Amino acid sequence: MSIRYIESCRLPTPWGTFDMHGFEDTTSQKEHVVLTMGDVRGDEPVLARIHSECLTGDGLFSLRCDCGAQLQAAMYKVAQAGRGAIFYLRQEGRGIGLLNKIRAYHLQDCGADTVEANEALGFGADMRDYTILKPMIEHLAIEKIRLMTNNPRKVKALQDIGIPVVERLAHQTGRNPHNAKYLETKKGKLGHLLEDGADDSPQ
Ligand SMILES: Nc1nc2c(ncn2[C@@H]2O[C@H](COP(=O)(O)OP(=O)(O)OP(=O)(O)O)[C@@H](O)[C@H]2O)c(=O)[nH]1
Ligand SMILES: [Zn+2]
Repeated sequence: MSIRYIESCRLPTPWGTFDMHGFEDTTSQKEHVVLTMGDVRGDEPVLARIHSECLTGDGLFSLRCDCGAQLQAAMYKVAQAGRGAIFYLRQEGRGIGLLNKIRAYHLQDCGADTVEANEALGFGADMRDYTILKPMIEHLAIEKIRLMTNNPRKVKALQDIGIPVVERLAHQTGRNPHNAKYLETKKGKLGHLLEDGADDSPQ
């Protein structure tokens, strides 16, 4: 893995104008972006979201998952705080890629849960590699993070690469009848900290 910073630009959104920083993973050829708002450098912990790409949820309004709602909520919360960072990692389908995610969704249409579907295709339940974050975080001079997530693996992964997570902030939103089983499986098999009926959406 080798991450190279490319360029930054302004990104106006419905929640405010972010700075968008582009990085290239020269090993995998994946292109990652980080949206920041305010001055994220230094000792003061930065409100952050590590978001894995979900074309279906983020871009195509799919209700099979909670990704789109979580992304919007994170952008809103960062804008409200006036300072923060959203890491948009190109780890589609928890790292198996879009076409394999479609294969997994097909198996789920036939009754499998999200973990069983990955395993039936020969993948682990979660194939993501968070070590790519370290050079990006260092480039942005972020020293400490307050992480919006329900996924304890993300907290551990950051701590394992030497990034202090001083606080985990629950980030539950976007529950609907189509993603109820998906969220139950996350809780039951992947260890997500999900509370029944909770909604941390700010909108
Ligand atoms: N393989 C697979 N990937 C899925 C499925 N549903 C969503 N995804 C992917 O799961 C990832 C969702 O990641 P995140 O939004 O970071 O969520 P998370 O790891 O569950 O943790 P949170 O921070 O609590 O949201 C994205 O890469 C989606 O494309 C599925 O059924 N199968
Ligand atoms: Zn999704």
